[in-house]
Amino acid sequence: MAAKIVIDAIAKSFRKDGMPLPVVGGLSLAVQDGEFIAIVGPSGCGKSTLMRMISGFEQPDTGAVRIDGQVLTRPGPQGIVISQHGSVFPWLTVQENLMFGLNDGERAHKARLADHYAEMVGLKGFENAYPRELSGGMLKRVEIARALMVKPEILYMDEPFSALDALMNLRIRQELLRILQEERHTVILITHDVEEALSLADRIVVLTPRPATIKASFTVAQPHPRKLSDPALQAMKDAILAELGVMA
Ligand SMILES: Nc1ncnc2c1ncn2[C@@H]1O[C@H](COP(=O)(O)OP(=O)(O)OP(=O)(O)O)[C@@H](O)[C@H]1O
Repeated sequence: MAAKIVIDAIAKSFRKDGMPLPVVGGLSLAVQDGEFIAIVGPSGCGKSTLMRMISGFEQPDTGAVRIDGQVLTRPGPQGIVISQHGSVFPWLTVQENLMFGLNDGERAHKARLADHYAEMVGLKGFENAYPRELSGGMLKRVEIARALMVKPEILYMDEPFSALDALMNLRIRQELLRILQEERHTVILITHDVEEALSLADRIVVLTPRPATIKASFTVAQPHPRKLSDPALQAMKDAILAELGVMA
C-alpha cells in the first residue's frame, strides 16, 4: 500500500545572529493511510518546525513532503491543524464556530451537521453558547469538532491538549479515540507527553536534539482502550524516556 504522507529527507535551517541554525536535519518518514503517529522530542528540537513543513505552512530547504504522491507546496485542503493556541472565534456561538469552515450547502444543513459534531464531542446543549461561557476543555472540544466537520483526511495536532488539566486531557484523549474509531483519519500528533503518545498512537517517533532527525521508532500494537499500567507499555515508556535522555 502506498503511504499517505511521505517525508523525504527534509532539512530546514533558520538564521540566528547571522549564523545558520539547522533545525531539522534530513528527516524521512512514511505515514500510512489511517495511521496515528506521535512525535516526541526534546524541548526546542524542531518539532513545530517539522509540523509546519508536514502541513505545508513552511517549505523545507531541501527534500520534500508528499501527500498521496503530490509534493506539498502549501497547506492543502486534505489536512487541518489543531494547535495549543485556541482558534475559536469569541464572537460566534459554538454552532456558528462549527459552521464557519463549511463553504457549501444551505444553512439548515450546515447547522444540522454542526449539531451532530457538537454532540459527538460532548457539547450537546451548548450549541448556542458563546466561547466565554465554556471551560478550557470545552473550547478544545469545539476546536476538535470544527476540525472534524470539514472531514480532513489528515489531522495535524501540535500539542493540542497541553493547556488542559490532567483529567480533562484524559477525557479528550478518550473522546478522540472514540471518534477515530467512527471516522477514519490519518493523524500526526506532536507531544511532549510520552503517556499521551502511548495511549493514542500506533507508532511513536522519538527525535534527536536540534537539528531534529529520527532517533528511534516504537510500534504500539496494544488494542484500545490501553491501560498504561500494562507492563509492556511501561517498558516502552522507559525505553522512550531513555531515548530522550531522561531516566525513568
Ligand atoms: N521562523 C523562525 N526563525 C528563526 N528561528 C526559528 C523560527 N522558527 C523556529 N526557530 C528556532 O528553531 C528552533 C526549533 O523551534 P521549534 O519551535 O520548531 O521547536 P520545538 O521542538 O517545537 O520547541 P518546543 O519543544 O519548545 O515546543 C528554536 O531554536 C527556534 O528558536
